[in-house]
Amino acid sequence: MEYRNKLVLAPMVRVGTLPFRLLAAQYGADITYGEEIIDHKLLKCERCINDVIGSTDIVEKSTKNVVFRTCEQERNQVVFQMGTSDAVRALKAAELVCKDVAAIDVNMGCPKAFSISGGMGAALLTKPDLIHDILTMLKRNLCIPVTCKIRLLNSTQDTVELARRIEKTGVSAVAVHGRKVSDRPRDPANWSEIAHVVDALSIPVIANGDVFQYQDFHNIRAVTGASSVMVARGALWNASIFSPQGTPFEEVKREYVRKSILWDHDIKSTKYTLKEMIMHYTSLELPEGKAVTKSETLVDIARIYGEEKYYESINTKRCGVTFGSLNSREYSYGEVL
Ligand SMILES: Cc1cc2nc3c(=O)[nH]c(=O)nc-3n(C[C@H](O)[C@H](O)[C@H](O)COP(=O)(O)O)c2cc1C
Repeated sequence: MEYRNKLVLAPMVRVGTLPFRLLAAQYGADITYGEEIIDHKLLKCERCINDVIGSTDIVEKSTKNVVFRTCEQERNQVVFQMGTSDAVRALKAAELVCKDVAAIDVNMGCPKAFSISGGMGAALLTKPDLIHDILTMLKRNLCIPVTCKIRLLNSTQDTVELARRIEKTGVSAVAVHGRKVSDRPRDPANWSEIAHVVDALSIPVIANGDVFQYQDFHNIRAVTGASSVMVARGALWNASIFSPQGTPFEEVKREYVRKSILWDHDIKSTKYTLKEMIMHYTSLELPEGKAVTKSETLVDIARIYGEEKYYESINTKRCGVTFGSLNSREYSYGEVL
């Protein structure tokens, strides 16, 4: 996979699932990261071909929950992001998905207590030897690109030194979120600090932080010198940020609903993503927000957005059942590979 001159959808927990990644790609994202999935979780999963939907699913054996869903259409642009704190475990987990994705990324930026206490995410930033072990293990044993996503350290020198060490492992690119671990999302991203990393490395650096409209792709490139740019919240609020002309938010939201129906997306994640979109533009206290909050199934979501006929047509084709009678959790999986 080529990492230069790319517009990149950032990894986002609960948001960066198949319908949202395809949505971003439709509007012009070149590379789409999945939400972070922890290696421990992957090790309890098996890979299944879902003939009903046409997807490849990574399914938790005990619960039958779909932990990661992908499809052929995104095969060359989807990046699987993993949370890990151990090289051997990371490799075992990556081996389960590497046939179905374009690259593997290791999350080294998550500041949440859950990640840090498990030695993952931003906890790795202070352990360069462990970073080296994890990345070289993945790099040597996988035949797809390996990357990582970091935050800024407390001094420019520390950030640059770490980035240089990461480059030596042979990774294909590094994404740099222009905030420190102690910064909050409302604190401004520091683009000029990212520029120091870009200057110090030969591999592509993907600049991340505070891209909220199409023009910002140009602005962040100009300040950082990075040719590739990653965007999280700007895409969550309107995934058409990747196209110069943009698309009205209402239309983007409807397209997301249709893709969620098409890919039989998990209702919890569908609701979460829709609520985040709605909250940014209006309020969850208005009728649409209240209806989404109350919804329990994709049928409810289809009704809110006037997509009953679409829902019916998709599911009639698949299962020969009529509107309202399909329980998506009753799908049985095809061949387990
Ligand atoms: C809802 C949400 C979920 C996120 N989940 C992840 C994640 O799974 N892995 C990760 O590395 N970063 C995650 N992040 C951080 C983003 O990838 C990104 O680095 C950060 O939001 C800064 O980019 P932005 O200013 O474009 O939002 C998440 C951010 C948001 C808003």
